[in-house]
Amino acid sequence: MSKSEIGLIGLGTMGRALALNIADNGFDVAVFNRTTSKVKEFVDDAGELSQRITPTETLAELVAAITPPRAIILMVPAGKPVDDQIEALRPLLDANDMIIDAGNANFRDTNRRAAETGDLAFLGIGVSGGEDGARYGPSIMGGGPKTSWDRVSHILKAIAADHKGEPCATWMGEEGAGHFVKTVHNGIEYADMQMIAEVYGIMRDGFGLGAATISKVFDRWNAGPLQSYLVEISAAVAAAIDPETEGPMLDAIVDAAGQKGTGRWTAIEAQHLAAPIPAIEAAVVARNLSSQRQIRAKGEELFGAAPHRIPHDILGVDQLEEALIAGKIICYAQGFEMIAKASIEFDWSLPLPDIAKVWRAGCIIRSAMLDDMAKALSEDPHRNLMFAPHFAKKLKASHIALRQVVAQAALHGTATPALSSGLAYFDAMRTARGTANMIQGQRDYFGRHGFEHINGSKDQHGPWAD
Ligand SMILES: NC(=O)C1=CN([C@@H]2O[C@H](COP(=O)(O)OP(=O)(O)OC[C@H]3O[C@@H](n4cnc5c(N)ncnc54)[C@H](OP(=O)(O)O)[C@@H]3O)[C@@H](O)[C@H]2O)C=CC1
Ligand SMILES: O=C(CO)[C@H](O)[C@H](O)COP(=O)(O)O
Repeated sequence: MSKSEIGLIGLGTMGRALALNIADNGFDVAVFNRTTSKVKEFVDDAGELSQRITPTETLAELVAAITPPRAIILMVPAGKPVDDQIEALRPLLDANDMIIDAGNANFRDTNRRAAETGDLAFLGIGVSGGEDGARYGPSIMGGGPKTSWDRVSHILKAIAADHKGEPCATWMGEEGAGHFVKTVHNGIEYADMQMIAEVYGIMRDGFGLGAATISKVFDRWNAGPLQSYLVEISAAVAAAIDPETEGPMLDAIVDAAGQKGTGRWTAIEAQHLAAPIPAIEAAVVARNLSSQRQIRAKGEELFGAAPHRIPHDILGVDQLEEALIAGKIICYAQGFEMIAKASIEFDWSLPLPDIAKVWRAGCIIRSAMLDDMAKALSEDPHRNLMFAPHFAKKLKASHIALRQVVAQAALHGTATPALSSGLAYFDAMRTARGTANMIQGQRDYFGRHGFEHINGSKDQHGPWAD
């Protein structure tokens, strides 16, 4: 029996779909799963593609089934499972064999693993697109030695999404660069999702619209400038009916958001980098807060429910659309600014225009706006996206609606943390003289930290020393 070109460990949601995608693109793949009974089930369900899939029951069998120098994809949860798998594989592999961690990983773990793998090659690749993306074409953000990427890029490009003939699989840089970019992708994903949830909240509580009507609004928006996977699926989620209650599925889902860590990693890393990404951070905080259900219920009892309902003549659905356009530009601008900072800090030369391009298809944050973002970043990768003429024009038109939405939500007691933070970021970024002079004055007053005088002299002190 001929050997497989690649191996894959972890036949969960993503691993199964990725293995089928690999086989579907004409590559033979050997697979292994910790719960070995799932391997047989998987191959039994693979239909014609099973001819290209070699099931294995031990890691030694898996390794023996792959043509050397081997490449093995790990699709297991982040953290210890990845370290454990590498540890278990290492004695079975030969020098120059390659391990590819294709799950979400903290890029600092990827840096460490790359340094620890010795004579094995190690790639950390971010894969986005959920189950469908993994099956029919994800967006792939690669990191690690370019020579290692080049060894497997023909497979990764073949299985990736395609945007007008360009595969969405790009090498981002050395070490954990691919996982870093995927992490920021997820940070943007959190903010984008949170902003959609916030306008959903205004439609539901502020306007009193039902899920079916809200679904139609999202559908309409998806045909315009907001066209994106997340708006599209929000329409589908709002349209679905719960078989048990026979009411909208959305109304039967508990309002506590899960999270597996990538948003938190983005927020933590942004603080290390001093990268201002308040809308993304607000989205992470909103998920944390959403899980405090009992405390929120007590709060409502104590303070009373907010009035929520916003009269139609004050705010309408069209302003929500405009506000979401502004919010989306702002949260992407924050994500790209963070990536630009990391590129300098970690000496990675991250290809910002190519990052926008690799997100145009296959991934969760794919959206019509990304083509223009790629163009704007190609013109000047160092300029904040909000300042690119195309987006500056859009923001000049849409920030008024964002302001009205945030103001009316605040007046009627509906929390809009990501939209509000996005607006505050926009306002701060268009204010030549801010208020940090007061902070500097305070710091100098209590700690003689010094400040810069407007006349240009540095390390000055105020007349308060005595
Ligand atoms: N779901 C998604 O939309 C996306 C997920 N990802 C990332 O892909 C990776 C896999 O996610 P997903 O497929 O959703 O996860 P699942 O929970 O569906 O599958 C996890 C897989 O990992 C295996 N596994 C779990 N723990 C261990 C362990 N300690 N040692 C060895 N194998 C283990 C499981 O084996 P067993 O059957 O024995 O339990 C299973 O095959 C994660 O890093 C995730 O963050 C990335 C993009 C999108
Ligand atoms: O990477 C993904 C999408 O791009 C995964 O679906 C990830 O699990 C999403 O993050 P979280 O579970 O924290 O919402």
